[in-house]
Amino acid sequence: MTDKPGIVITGASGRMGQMLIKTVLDSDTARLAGVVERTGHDWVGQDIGIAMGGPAQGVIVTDDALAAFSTAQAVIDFTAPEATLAFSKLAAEAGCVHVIGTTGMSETQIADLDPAASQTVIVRAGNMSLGVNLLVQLTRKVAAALDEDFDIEVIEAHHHHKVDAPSGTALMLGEAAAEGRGVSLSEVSDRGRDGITGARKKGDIGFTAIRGGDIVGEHDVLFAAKGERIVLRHMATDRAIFARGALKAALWGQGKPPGAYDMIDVLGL
Ligand SMILES: NC(=O)c1ccc[n+]([C@@H]2O[C@H](COP(=O)([O-])OP(=O)(O)OC[C@H]3O[C@@H](n4cnc5c(N)ncnc54)[C@H](O)[C@@H]3O)[C@@H](O)[C@H]2O)c1
Ligand SMILES: O=C(O)C1=N[C@H](C(=O)O)CCC1
Repeated sequence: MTDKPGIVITGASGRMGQMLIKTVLDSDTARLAGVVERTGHDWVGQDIGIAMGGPAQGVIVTDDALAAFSTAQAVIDFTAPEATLAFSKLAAEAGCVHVIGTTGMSETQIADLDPAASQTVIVRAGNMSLGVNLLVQLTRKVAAALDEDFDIEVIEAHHHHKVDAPSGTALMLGEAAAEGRGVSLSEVSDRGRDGITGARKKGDIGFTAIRGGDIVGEHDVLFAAKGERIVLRHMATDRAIFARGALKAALWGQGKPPGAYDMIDVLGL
């Protein structure tokens, strides 16, 4: 028996799922309590170590999320919006901290997490890395210091498998820029330029999404004015940064009052 918090990883076979499993297995402060995949996936029923091409770990991939969550203290979930919503109810029922890295959730889906957040700790962020969360704070400060003579554009690049755009990180950066300016992002967001769009509207915050190859994640926040430009940039080269942040959040959430938190809370930025 051990008193290290038990962590369940959902989406076990995914790019982030596998990185999270490695991170927890390598950790001195947490133990892998379970791994979940969707029903019908050929990893279900296999030992996770073998499924990942290494030695057995004594943890069998299951599609029974509630049974897995009931043995654990935290769930780390980088899957898909509908799955994350279902997991939020089960994590609350099992009394687990729910760390959500899933992006592409609609405003309605985010609001639908509220009942679970009234019962347990939810830490949700479109990017769990220290660097990006620091960039969020810097973006807010720079936007607050500059006026609308500086056009703000968020440019992001990701691998060709990514299904959502703008990225969760780009939206975090856009929100921070809007907050710094004292405006609502939904009122100034310009997401889809194509054809005769007309000139750029002063005060808009623009988004551009690049998709290609195996790019892990790159984000620029551009402040462009007449005669000068400022670029704030984060470049991720290793998914381990997201997994380390998520594990930190799972441990940070132990014993905290129920509620909706983000990585700024976890990192104390
Ligand atoms: N917040 C962050 O720091 C951060 C970092 C990287 C990726 N992400 C986000 O994490 C999510 C996953 O990214 P990925 O690259 O690992 O994707 P992926 O497609 O490689 O993996 C998704 C996994 O979720 C599983 N899944 C889907 N529905 C499920 C269900 N109902 N039950 C159990 N498992 C289910 C899939 O089978 C798959 O294994 C995306 O939304 C991505 O944007 C967030
Ligand atoms: O690979 C992904 O997908 C990523 N998603 C997050 C986002 O949408 O910002 C974080 C970076 C990687």
